[in-house]
Amino acid sequence: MTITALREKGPLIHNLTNEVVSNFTANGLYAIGASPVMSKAPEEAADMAGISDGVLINIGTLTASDVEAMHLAGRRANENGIPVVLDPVGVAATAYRKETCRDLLQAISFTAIRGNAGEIATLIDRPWEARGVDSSDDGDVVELAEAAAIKLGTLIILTGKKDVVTDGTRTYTCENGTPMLTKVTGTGCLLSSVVTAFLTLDGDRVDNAVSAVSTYGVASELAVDDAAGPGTFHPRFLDTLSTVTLEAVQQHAVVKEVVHND
Ligand SMILES: Nc1ncnc2c1ncn2[C@@H]1O[C@H](COP(=O)(O)OP(=O)(O)O)[C@@H](O)[C@H]1O
Ligand SMILES: Cc1ncsc1CCOP(=O)(O)O
Ligand SMILES: [Mg+2]
Repeated sequence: MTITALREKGPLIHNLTNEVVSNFTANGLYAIGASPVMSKAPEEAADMAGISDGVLINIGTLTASDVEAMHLAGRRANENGIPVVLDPVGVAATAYRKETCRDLLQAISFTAIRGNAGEIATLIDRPWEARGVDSSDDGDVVELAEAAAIKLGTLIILTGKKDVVTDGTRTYTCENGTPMLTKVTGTGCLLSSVVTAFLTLDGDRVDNAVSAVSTYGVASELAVDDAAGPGTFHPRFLDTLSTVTLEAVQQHAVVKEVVHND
């Protein structure tokens, strides 16, 4: 399904996200046509997930209380059959992040995981160059994403210069976007919430994730054209998320299916 269906549905996304990107994520979800609610209190996590169409779990600035809320919201999402997406921000950086992701992956059936290459590699114990919340783009990202999808049994959206969407069987690459996205904090985190919103739509989840990634990438290309730098790119990107059309996505999307000859 497409940006048009997303705007028609306007799904409510419960975000258990980090303090750096919370406001940007809420505004970005509004811009693209979804509704955000940000909440990390364990006392209401299950109830909030229960009234939502999708749940996003982002480990960017973790506390023990957040982790408790993430388990409660994720379990309720599974019980209610709504999508739940993990963004393993900076998981390579500390043992606490690794243990938290391991526990979340054991307890919750994630619909998808969206992360950069370093984060996806860490989840399957592969070495990859990463620093804090950032990752190198060097290496075979298609092979990495497919290995992660198979090992973790979920949809993987691996992003960077080239984005990869795979369920381990069907794989697509998307080469839209702009390096300016790496100069503004929270663009990966917002994409994870946007992916969650697209996964609430009817239809195939691989196709829906490809729509999310390509719509986001095309919107960023339209925004960067008249941006002087990261400061002006930021509001322009929110604007183009709200104005990008299905026609523009279809015209500019650089999406390819990966065909294996083995
Ligand atoms: N070098 C690049 N060129 C174009 N787009 C990029 C580049 N690096 C990242 N992106 C885009 O930035 C967005 C966030 O991805 P990424 O930077 O991998 O996430 P994170 O911020 O979690 O590390 C995605 O839409 C991705 O396609
Ligand atoms: C800088 C930073 N530190 C902890 S969370 C965070 C935001 C990361 O955002 P993104 O993964 O979208 O770059
Ligand atoms: Mg990130």
